[in-house]
Amino acid sequence: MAPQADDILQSSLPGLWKYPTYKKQPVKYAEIWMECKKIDDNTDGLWRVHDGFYDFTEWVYKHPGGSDWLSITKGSDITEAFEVHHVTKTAEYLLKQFFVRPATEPRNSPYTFMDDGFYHTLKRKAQPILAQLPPGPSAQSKLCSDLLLAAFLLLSTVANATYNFKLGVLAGFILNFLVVSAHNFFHMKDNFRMYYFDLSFLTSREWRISHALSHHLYTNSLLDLELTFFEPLLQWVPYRTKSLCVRYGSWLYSFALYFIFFYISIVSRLYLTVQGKLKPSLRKEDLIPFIPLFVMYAYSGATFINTFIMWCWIVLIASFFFSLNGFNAAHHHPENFHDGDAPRADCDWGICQVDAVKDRTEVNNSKFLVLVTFGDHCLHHLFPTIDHWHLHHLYPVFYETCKEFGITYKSGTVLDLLKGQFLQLAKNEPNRNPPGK
Ligand code: HEM
Repeated sequence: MAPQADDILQSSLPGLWKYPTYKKQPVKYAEIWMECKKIDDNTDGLWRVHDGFYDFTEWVYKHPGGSDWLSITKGSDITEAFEVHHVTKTAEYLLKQFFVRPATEPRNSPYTFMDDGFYHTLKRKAQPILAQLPPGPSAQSKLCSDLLLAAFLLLSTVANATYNFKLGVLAGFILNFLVVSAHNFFHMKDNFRMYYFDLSFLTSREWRISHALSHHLYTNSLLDLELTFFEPLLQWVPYRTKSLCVRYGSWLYSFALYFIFFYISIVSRLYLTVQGKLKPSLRKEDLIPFIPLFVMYAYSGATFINTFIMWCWIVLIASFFFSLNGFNAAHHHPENFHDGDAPRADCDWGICQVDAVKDRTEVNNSKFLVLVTFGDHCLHHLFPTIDHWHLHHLYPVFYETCKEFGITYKSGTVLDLLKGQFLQLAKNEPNRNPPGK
């Protein structure tokens, strides 16, 4: 059924029956999203998977994917995270030994994972293909990321030594590629390349929450922090209450936001640290963004003030390209499902991912571009722990499964996605027909 005018307070996805508590917070950030999800999930300090409560307290540090995933999510429903981060059955076999008791309340989630549903069928078909591939990050992705790091440090130092702002633009552009490629690594088990991401002022730890656990698992629903983080300035949800200024003014001020996105991250982290809202308040990784500043100053012979200005310039440029690419990569297009739109009857998690993505054809033709521009985005959502360099192997079984379930996989040009993102910002009328109808 098409959503009504009070949709601002209610998800159009029937399974998301509690209005997310984080949406009522004055300042939205990764940690508060997680804390509020724990309140909504009501798991009594345990972990919930499907309809059971589990206790992994003694096992957190033995988790093969690293301890962060389980320590961050303690006290919440991890069904989506559990289903999506493990392609083989090993995790499922292990689960039984941690069982505590059955849950009594239904899950506060829109999604299902039926054994004969789209996602489990696709995973079964993907298993033999993935078993043939080397596990973990590919040698090619590792090499590309390392070379990008070297190129970025070299270019920014030369830009500083010559005080050449055009070279600074190039260094910023490379930093943007480096940061996107690092995103490949923070979806996997702990590894040092995930910290390349932190060179941007964004942090891999925060993004494991806001991106891997929120955006990836609840894409374009009210539980997707990336969908609502910029509200009220950027509103991709088709609220009927959107003002004209937000609908069309955002076409202009979006670009200003792209430039300052990285700065917003560091300023908000500083603010939250001063307010005592981040625990622990400071980490070793917080020093990572300052490494380029140090290298540029130590090796260019420039004054500290000039180095600082050049560093800020490079970060500004990187922020612009990263945001331009990220916000226009795949999710925001009137053809994609956004919370508020009429939902499908079959809320299989995998189908809902396909509904919330439109891929860009140009970037999907190059493995390097896939790595540095969020390419093969639909497959990346369906298999986030699989290295970007390997994703293309899964297209044959993906197409086959889409055909079997009558699901349309959408793709368009880079320009189509760019236009679509701005049209979605202006959209204040939810789609009345469910996806595929
Ligand atoms: C918040 C929930 C969880 C998340 C986000 C998560 C994430 C991950 C990640 C990222 C990996 C590494 C995958 C790779 O790099 O290829 C991994 C591996 C693994 N995890 Fe988890 N995990 C979660 C919960 C669990 C639980 C509850 C169990 C078992 C009871 C488990 C068992 C395993 C096993 C056995 C592996 C090795 C790879 C495999 O056999 O699939 N995980 N996990």
